[in-house]
Amino acid sequence: MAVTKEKVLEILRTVKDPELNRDLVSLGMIREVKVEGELVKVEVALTTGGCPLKKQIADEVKRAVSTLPEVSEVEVELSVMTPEERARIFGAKPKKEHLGIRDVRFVLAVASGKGGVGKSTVSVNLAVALNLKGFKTGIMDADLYGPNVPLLMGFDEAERPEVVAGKIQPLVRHGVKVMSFAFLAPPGQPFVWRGPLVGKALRELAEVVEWGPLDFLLVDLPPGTGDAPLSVCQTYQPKGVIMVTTPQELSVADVRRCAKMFEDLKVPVLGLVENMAYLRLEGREVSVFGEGGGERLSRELRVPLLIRIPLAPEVNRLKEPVVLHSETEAAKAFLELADKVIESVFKK
Ligand SMILES: Nc1ncnc2c1ncn2[C@@H]1O[C@H](COP(=O)(O)OP(=O)(O)OP(=O)(O)O)[C@@H](O)[C@H]1O
Repeated sequence: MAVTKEKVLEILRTVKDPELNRDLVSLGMIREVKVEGELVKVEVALTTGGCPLKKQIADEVKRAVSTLPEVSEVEVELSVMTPEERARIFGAKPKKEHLGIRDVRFVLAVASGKGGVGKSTVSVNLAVALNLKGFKTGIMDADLYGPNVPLLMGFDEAERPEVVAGKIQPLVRHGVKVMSFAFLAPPGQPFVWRGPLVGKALRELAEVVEWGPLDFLLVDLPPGTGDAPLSVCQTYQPKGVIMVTTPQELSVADVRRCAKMFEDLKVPVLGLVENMAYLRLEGREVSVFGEGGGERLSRELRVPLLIRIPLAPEVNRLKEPVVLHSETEAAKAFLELADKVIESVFKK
């Protein structure tokens, strides 16, 4: 006798999404189960096309269904949830007027496929550059797992924002308003976030931080394609995203995956920033991490390569954003990046 759909669903209730820590059936991720004799076909809808855990989820589904004695073969098809399906898990999109960003003209996200490529460095220097060009700018450090923005902006570890009438007032440095998860944690002790709490924390913070009128709010996203960047995008609904990469092939592959996630979320990629693109030695550009990754990716994704930022010791050494030192090559590059971002936002 063939297995029943109900039995398949029952066994799938034992398979959990590793990040959300809930079973696939109650999450609504099992879109379809088809039984054809001893063959069972399962369609699993992922929260995002770029889900880094998709192989693990597919393998788990296969393994669980194969344990049923009536089943000899299992086929798993992966698809992607619609925005409505995702909203059922993560909650409906909040309305902008209920959030502290109601008076922000343009929210832009800064993203990277993986950690350590200089995403936060690009965020802070771009934010300061936009301010230097006369635009009121803020930066939301939404990288819950490695909130580095306060350090890069030169804040002391113990500095904390004020709360006025129940609303958090972002701190100001170099003319830029700054809020970070690091301001909420006890000094030196990062929070440990578990999947389901991430979306909730991000949403609550977006409600209680009062940004006031701003031209630009840059949101420094957590790296990668997990549920955290997804939740941030749903909460802040950015007008566009700037993607940071380094020239290595690996990092380029990660960006490709990440770009796919933004495509699914309907957030346009404004362009790429190739960071650590070259080292200037005796007037020559020396490629340290390979060559042309940014250009290749720009052609492939059909998005502009906005700027190439040099690998420069002063980016790391200074206790404040390098863009404040206008004589440096890196500062000139960040100022040019600001021009490109302004142009691309006002053109749209
Ligand atoms: N162009 C550059 N030249 C020299 N050092 C750089 C450059 N860009 C970034 N760095 C250094 O690389 C390190 C990582 O940068 P950053 O924290 O901005 O990366 P990230 O992608 O935001 O990392 P994470 O995802 O872990 O938060 C920092 O020490 C930073 O100073």
